[in-house]
Amino acid sequence: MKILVAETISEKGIEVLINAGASVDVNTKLSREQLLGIIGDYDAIIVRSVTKVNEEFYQKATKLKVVGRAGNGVDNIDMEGATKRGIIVVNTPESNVVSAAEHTIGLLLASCRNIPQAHARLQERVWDRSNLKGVELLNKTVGIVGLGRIGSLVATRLKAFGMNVIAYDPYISDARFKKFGVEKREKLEDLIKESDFITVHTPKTEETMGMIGKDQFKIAKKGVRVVNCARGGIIDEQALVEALKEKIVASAGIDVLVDEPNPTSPLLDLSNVVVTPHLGADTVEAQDNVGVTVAQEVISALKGEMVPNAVNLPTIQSRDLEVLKSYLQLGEILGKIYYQLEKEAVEKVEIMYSGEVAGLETSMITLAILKGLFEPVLKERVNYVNASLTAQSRGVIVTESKEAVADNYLTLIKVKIVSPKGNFTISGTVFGKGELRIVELNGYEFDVTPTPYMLMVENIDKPGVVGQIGTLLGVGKVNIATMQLGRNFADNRAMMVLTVDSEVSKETLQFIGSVEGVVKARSVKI
Ligand SMILES: NC(=O)c1ccc[n+]([C@@H]2O[C@H](COP(=O)([O-])OP(=O)(O)OC[C@H]3O[C@@H](n4cnc5c(N)ncnc54)[C@H](O)[C@@H]3O)[C@@H](O)[C@H]2O)c1
Ligand SMILES: O=C(O)CC[C@@H](O)C(=O)O
Repeated sequence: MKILVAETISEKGIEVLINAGASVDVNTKLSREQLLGIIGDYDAIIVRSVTKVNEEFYQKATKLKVVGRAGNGVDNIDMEGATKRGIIVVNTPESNVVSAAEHTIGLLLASCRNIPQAHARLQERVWDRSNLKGVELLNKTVGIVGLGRIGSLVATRLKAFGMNVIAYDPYISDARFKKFGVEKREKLEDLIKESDFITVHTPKTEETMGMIGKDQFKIAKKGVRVVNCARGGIIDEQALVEALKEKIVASAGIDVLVDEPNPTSPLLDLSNVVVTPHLGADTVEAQDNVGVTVAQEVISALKGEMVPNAVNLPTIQSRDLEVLKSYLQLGEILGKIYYQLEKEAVEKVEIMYSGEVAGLETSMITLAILKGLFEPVLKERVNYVNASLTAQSRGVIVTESKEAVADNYLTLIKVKIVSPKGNFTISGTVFGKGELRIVELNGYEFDVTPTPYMLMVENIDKPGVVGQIGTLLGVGKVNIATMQLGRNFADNRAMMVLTVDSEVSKETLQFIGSVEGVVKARSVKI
């Protein structure tokens, strides 16, 4: 595991990587050319908000499996490019929210009380209190745009200052507004008109970029004060400069700029602006949290384990992860068997979840089944991230259905694979604490614990076949661990599933295939 740490993360985070046995290069001073020159050697990269992980980058990053974003916003990462290459992107959305919320309050107070300006004056040995008069927060109205993780923390803190808190966020429930005691505004326009202070906490999207601009400043209260500790440009920089010059906006606290990290913004020339160089997450606590979390996630992702904060995978609540683990293993195994038994192209995959599993977040299990299905033919080019895209690009239709109760089992996954030749079915269940079983294969019933090496033989149901297969495996020096027979009396066919201690060689398989009565013999690797 070779990991490049391209932007500063905490020592604790680096320790996690090293203790996991990774070979770690910390190089935070690379030029773009240098980065592109060496990235081809690495399995994973850890970045913050400066490194642009884009098409140009991916083309050079031929070995890359994981991008770790030490922080929250992933606007510097081309997600589509990562997904189509099967690169997993992980971030740490919870780790720095308190620091970002506290920095917001800091910027708000610093800008409305002119603290940095006063500090600078006094450091020049000038005791002059003129033009430094600020305003109080008590009884003022603050408008929060985006009542997510950070917006809601800011709301709670500003309520403690005795502010009247209103918010605009069309994408969250009324219950969330109630929970934080915040008054909802249906229209951004209304929030703008009523606010003495405005602070933005949305992600950077096409919709949010410039959402507060010229038109909004036209209807804002004269002397409104603004804060942007989210992403540069959500409050349009040029419009803000004009509004600050015209004193429509009395002050601005800004942590984020459009052209980061270049100090080119026209906001930097104005005396009624307080700026910091994207310091929202720069606290000891946030950086320890972020560093350790991103390091653990990158290691888990490289090991092929589930990561709760994988940005380009379905979200899993961490409490569900333990239960899901067994189903993910089972799903992958069920998927893996088809192409090892059949050579027919898949047209459709129908997945039926019944019983306990139907109540879980099954989208991840579906990905596991697809990953398993394509792995024997695509090898490591398919993973959880691109499994769904792989199915789509191969024209495979995937459907999921759920039933609350499973026949004969507490929980059951049935996979039906439709090919031009017909249908193939396989079912599995999980017993107790993660014991996996294959319980059905093409209509034959079993109770097989899957093992790394298996042999599946379909034969005419007549005396002598089983004995001959046992003998041939013995000759081939393959030890049989378990053997089960499923029978289909109507067709006079039987299916044998053997778990064996080592791989069955091609030669032994050929001998078994030529035994009279054997229809098909296949070695299966899990
Ligand atoms: N300055 C820093 O160092 C720093 C640190 C952490 C996060 N951030 C940034 O802060 C921002 C908020 O982070 P978060 O963790 O609270 O995100 P979040 O996803 O928890 O919340 C964002 C909220 O914005 C809302 N939203 C989306 N589009 C909207 C729109 N058009 N109008 C109104 N609301 C909209 C969403 O519904 C959501 O509730 C992000 O941009 C993040 O990158 C900055
Ligand atoms: O510290 C950083 O580089 C960015 C922090 C913050 O903007 C985030 O998105 O998590």
